[in-house]
Amino acid sequence: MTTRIECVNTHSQKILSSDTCTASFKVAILRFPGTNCEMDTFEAVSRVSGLLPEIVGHMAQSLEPYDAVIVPGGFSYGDYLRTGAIAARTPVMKALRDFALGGGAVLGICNGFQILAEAGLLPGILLENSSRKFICADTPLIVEQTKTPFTSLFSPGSRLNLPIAHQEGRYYLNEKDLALLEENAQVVMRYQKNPNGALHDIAAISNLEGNILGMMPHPERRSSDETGSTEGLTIFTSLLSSLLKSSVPDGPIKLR
Ligand SMILES: NC(=O)CC[C@H](N)C(=O)O
Repeated sequence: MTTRIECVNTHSQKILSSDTCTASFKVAILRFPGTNCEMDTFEAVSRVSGLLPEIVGHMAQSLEPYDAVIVPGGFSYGDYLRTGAIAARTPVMKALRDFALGGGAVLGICNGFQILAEAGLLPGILLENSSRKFICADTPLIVEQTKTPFTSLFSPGSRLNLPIAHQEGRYYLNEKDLALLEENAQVVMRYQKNPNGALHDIAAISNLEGNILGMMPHPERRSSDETGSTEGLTIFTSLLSSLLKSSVPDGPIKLR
């Protein structure tokens, strides 16, 4: 069965003609013990018709049925040991590795970013904020890279405000690899005003291929008018647009 998709961006402009939108894509939202942003993420994804969110537990053995995977925020395993470290060693992460290395679109939000870094799917690590305090605040950002499936509908250099809510968000990478990260244009978003001491004001990065994105700010918390703005929704409409483009034979984007 095909689903007719109304595909709009945050300014209610049509992204793609609905005539070409004849697919629907399954998005896995991973849940670990201690995850707490999965339902907000589910709600945000379900606002984009054409994306079908599903919660997937940490014991899942395969992510084959899905077109994209989101690792949401929270306090997986109580942030014990190092935040994200225990979740990174659960069965579903083996499946996520296969999915990601096969070119699948993967987004880690906040604790999700910490988990992806701990799993070695993204370079670097998130350390405790320089203030040593939990920071919950709206944060102005600049989107630098639009090559990822989650930022494809932004214009490079566009500005947006998204909330952060973390104790361990200070991005760190050794000097040599940080230079490479910059050279390879893997910095996807920077803070306009650094809230946590992250190196080079880094708020979001991708892997070299661009299919895996980790971001500390929470787009799902700005995805409906009730949450104050819909600025974050472009992350999810970008995903739909990229999946549609990748489903066209010989199209411009190749996901898996
Ligand atoms: N919002 C979240 O995902 C919390 C992130 C994390 N566990 C921290 O406090 O650093």
